Amino acid sequence: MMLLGRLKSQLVASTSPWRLLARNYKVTVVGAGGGIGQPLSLLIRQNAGIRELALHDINEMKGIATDLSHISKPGRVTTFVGESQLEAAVSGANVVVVAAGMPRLPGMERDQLMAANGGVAAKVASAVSVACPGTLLAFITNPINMIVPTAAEVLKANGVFNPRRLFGITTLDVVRAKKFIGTAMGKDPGNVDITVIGGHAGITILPLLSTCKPPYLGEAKEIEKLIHRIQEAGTEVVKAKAGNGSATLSMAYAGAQFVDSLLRAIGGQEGVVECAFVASELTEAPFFASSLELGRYGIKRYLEIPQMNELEMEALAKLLPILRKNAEEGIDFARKYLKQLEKTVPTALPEAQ
Ligand SMILES: NC(=O)C1=CN([C@@H]2O[C@H](COP(=O)(O)OP(=O)(O)OC[C@H]3O[C@@H](n4cnc5c(N)ncnc54)[C@H](O)[C@@H]3O)[C@@H](O)[C@H]2O)C=CC1
Ligand SMILES: O=C([O-])CC(=O)C(=O)O
Repeated sequence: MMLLGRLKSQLVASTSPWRLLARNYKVTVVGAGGGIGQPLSLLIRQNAGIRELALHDINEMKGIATDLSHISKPGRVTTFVGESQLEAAVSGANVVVVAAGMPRLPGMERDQLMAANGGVAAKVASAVSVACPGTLLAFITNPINMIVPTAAEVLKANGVFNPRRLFGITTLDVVRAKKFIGTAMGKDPGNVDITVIGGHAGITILPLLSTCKPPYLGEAKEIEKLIHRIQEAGTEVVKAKAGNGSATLSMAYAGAQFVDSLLRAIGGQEGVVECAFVASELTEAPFFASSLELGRYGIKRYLEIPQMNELEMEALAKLLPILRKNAEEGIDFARKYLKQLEKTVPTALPEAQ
């Protein structure tokens, strides 16, 4: 009887539409040789539906690719090195996830990474525009609040921007919120349901504790402490690593969860919901993190912001001007980048001698 039951459930699982569709994806990781890139690629490799895991970095990736290719999972691992191979790396990808760029050092704010990382975002967006404009493009690279507007502007300039296909990954804020709140309640963090809205830096990270399920019943002081810890958790890791970068392993865990959700949704699974930082009309900020239902073609539905308490409404009012300014800075960066590109690319071929 038990054997029959197991066979039956295996048959149902193997013939469900999601299982039939979810078998043939290409996922590209840009920055795959880095602190996040390596464990993220390892976790993504666990997904049996991937036909090709493409690893891109400015550094040689052969050793990492050979290592990952020995894992007993279907699909192949390919490598691409340098800017000249970026288009080939993303070509045909269903999902491109970007973990390329500098991490913070102690004492730095995320915004200070824009000078180093803005160009990386612009280059990836340019390559995607040419080689795979229909892909789902998800950035881990900081500062998320500016990087996503930069990428959006480059995609727009190339005439291929689709707001439903561009994401800044804020899953780590949700992962941390679940862990810290779960611990405070003495519950399994996996069973805590919490929405985190806003952006991905300091007070722009707004965990809506009043909407937490199961309800968090701590006192106001405890709530304040928890919110502060979630907002400053990145800095907590930067300090603990003392000059050796920022969160890598927890980010890889969060990034792999987000990529898995994207793949499940494009494979036809219904009801896949993640928080992410996207172009949005929910508030006055043009880019905003909120809960999104994912579907076959990216964002299927923008979930309403849940009913907030007074404290959360005040916090939202404070963070919106910051997000608006960050968006302007990101867009401005992209415009300057594109202008510079115009100057360096000859508009007409030199006349034949
Ligand atoms: N969204 C989030 O929640 C989080 C974001 N981050 C951000 O993720 C980024 C990466 O962090 P780590 O992996 O710790 O840094 P890392 O320095 O260890 O790795 C970065 C990798 O990117 C590569 N790279 C640099 N420029 C590139 C380019 N133009 N094309 C391809 N590859 C390039 C480097 O060679 C390196 O392998 C940082 O900007 C960091 O702030 C980190 C944690 C959480
Ligand atoms: O704090 C940082 O620089 C990295 C990051 O975004 C995070 O850990 O949330």
